[in-house]
Amino acid sequence: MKFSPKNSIYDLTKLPGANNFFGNITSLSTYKILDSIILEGLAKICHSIKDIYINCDETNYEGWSTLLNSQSNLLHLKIRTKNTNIPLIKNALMNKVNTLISLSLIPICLSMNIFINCPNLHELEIMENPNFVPNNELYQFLSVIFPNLEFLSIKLLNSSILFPYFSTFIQNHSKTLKYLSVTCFQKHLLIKPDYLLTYSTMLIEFCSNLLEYIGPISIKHISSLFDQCSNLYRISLLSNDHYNISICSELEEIGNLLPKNLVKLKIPSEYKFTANSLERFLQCCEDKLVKELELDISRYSLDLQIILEKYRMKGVLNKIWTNSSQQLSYYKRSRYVQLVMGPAGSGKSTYCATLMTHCQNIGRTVHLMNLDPAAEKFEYDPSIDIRDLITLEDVMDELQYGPNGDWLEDELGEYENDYLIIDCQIELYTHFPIMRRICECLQRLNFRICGVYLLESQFIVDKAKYFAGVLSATSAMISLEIPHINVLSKMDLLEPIKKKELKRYYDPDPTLLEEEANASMNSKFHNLNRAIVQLIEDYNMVSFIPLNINNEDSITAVLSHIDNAIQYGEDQEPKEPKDEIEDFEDFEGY
Ligand SMILES: Nc1nc2c(ncn2[C@@H]2O[C@H](COP(=O)(O)OP(=O)(O)OP(=O)(O)O)[C@@H](O)[C@H]2O)c(=O)[nH]1
Repeated sequence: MKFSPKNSIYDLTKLPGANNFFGNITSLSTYKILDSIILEGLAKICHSIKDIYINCDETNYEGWSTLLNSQSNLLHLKIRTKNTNIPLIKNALMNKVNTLISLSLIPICLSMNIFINCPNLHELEIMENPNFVPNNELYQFLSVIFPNLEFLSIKLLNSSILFPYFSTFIQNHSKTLKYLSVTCFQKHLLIKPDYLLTYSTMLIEFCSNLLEYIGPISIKHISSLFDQCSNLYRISLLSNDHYNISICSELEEIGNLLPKNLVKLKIPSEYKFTANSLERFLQCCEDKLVKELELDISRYSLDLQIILEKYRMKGVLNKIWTNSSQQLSYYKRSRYVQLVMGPAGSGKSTYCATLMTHCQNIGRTVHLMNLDPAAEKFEYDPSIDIRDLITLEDVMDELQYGPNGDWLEDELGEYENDYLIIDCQIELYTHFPIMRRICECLQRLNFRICGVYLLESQFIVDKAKYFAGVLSATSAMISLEIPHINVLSKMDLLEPIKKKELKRYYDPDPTLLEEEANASMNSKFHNLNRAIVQLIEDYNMVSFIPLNINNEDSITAVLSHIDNAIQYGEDQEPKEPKDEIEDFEDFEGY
C-alpha cells in the first residue's frame, strides 16, 4: 500500500479505522511537505514501511526522524533536499540501513559513513553536493565494495574534484555493474583531460559487463568502448567540451564495431561529422544490427536529413531524436492539440488559463495558441499568436484574409513538447471553413486533435437551452470530424440542488428529455423536438463532463478524458539524461 500525505494539521491516525487503513503502508513519500503531526502519528501504527521518499527543503525533520526510528526493514530510501546536512535523519537512520537495496541521495546530504554496511545495495544514485566539502567519510564510502551493486548513477559538478574517486569506485564494482550513468547537472562536463583519459581507459578495461552506459568518454577511446563493451544495448555519450569536435573517422570505426544488440545511441551535439561518414555508419548498422536503432545525433542539416530519411525508410532507425530547438521535418512523432470551442462567454479563455496553470503544476509542457486577432490580453502569453501575422486592422481592411497555412506550419515546427491549447472564436468553426482547414493542416503535421466544447452549466438545466447547446456542439463535431468532448463549465456557480439535477444531463436519455420538453412547450414544437432527439440519438455521442475550475480533481478528470481521446502519453519517451540534467538546474542556486 502506498501513501503520499498532503499537508494537513490532523493526526490521521485518530480517524476511525486508521490502524487497519494506514497500518499496512509499505511505501511512503512526501513532496515538499513535512508535517510532523502526520508523520509522528503514522510512526505509532506503521511498522512495515519498506520504501521511503523524503522530498523537502524544510529544516524540521522531527516527524521523519520519529517515523524512521519506528521502522525495522527499510529497502528503498530516496532523499531530495537542498539542505546540506540533516543530522536528525542521520541519527534516525543509524543502524537501520543495512537492509537497503536502493539508495538515492540528490544531492549527498548525509554523512556517508552510515551507509558503509549495506551488503544488499543493488542501486545507488548520488549527486555531488556543491556545498558539502568532501570529507573523509565520503572518501571512505567510495572505497567500500558493495558486492551486489548493479545500478550506479553519479551526478557530478561540472569540474568535479571527486571524479577520480568515483572512477575508482566504478572500477571496484566493475564485476557487478550493469547500468552506469555518469552525468553532470550543469550543461557541460569539464573534467580535466588527464582524469578523463584515465577514466576512459578504466572503463574499457574493466566494465565489459555493462548493458547501459550514459556518460563521457575521451574521443580516442570511443571505438574501444564499442569494441570492449559488446553487451551494451543503450549508449548515451556526454561531451566533455563546449566546442565542436570532429568524429568522422571515429563514427566510421564505431560502425564496424557495433554491439549487435544496440537499440539506442546518443551522440552529443558537440560531436560533428560529415554526411559521408554518417552514411557509412548507417550502412554498417544495416548490415550488423539485430534490432532497430534509435539514434539521437542532435543534428539536422539538410544533407544529414536526406541520409537519415533513407535509413529510416529501411527501418534501421526506428526513431530519431532531436534537440529542443529544431526538428527533423520527417520525424513522425505524435503531437497534440485541444481546440477549445463554445459560445461567447462560456468560459473558453478561463478554461485555457486554468489548464495552463494545472499543466504547469504537474510538470507538463503546454503552449497556448491564439487565433483571435482582436484578443487584447491573456493570463498566459500565447506561444503562437495570430496577431504576429495579422492585426485587427488588416482584418478590417481585407475581410477575406484567414489563417495562412505556411505561417502555421512554420510556427508549429518550433515546438518539441507539442501540446497546444487553441482558444477558438465561435465564428471560426461555425461561419467559415477555416477551422476545418486548420485541422487538416494540424493533422498533416501529425497532431492528434481533440475538440473541447464548453457549455455553461447554468443554462443546460433549461431543456430548450440544452437542445440548443447540444445542437451547436454537434454541429462543431460534425463539421470538424475530430474526437470531441463536451464540457459543462462554471460548475462552481451552480447551487447544490441544481448540481443534483444536472447529473441527469451528463449522459442524458434524450427520449426522457423530449417528454419533459414537450410537456412545457406548445404542441407545434413537438415534431421539432422529436427530430432533434432523433439527431442526438443518431450521433449517440452527446455526453458532458462537468468542470469546476476551483477543484483540481475536476480539472484532472477533464484532462484525462481529453488525453484518453487523443491517446496522449501512449508514446511518450522515457526521460533521458538531458532532461534529468535540466531537472537539477535549480541546484545551481546553492
Ligand atoms: N465562476 C466562474 N466564472 C467563470 C468560469 N469560467 C468563466 N468564467 C467567467 O465568465 C466570463 C466569461 O469567461 P471567458 O473565459 O472570457 O469566456 P470565453 O468563452 O472565452 O468568452 P469569449 O472570448 O467572449 O468567447 C468571465 O467573466 C469569466 O471570469 C468558471 O468556471 N467559474
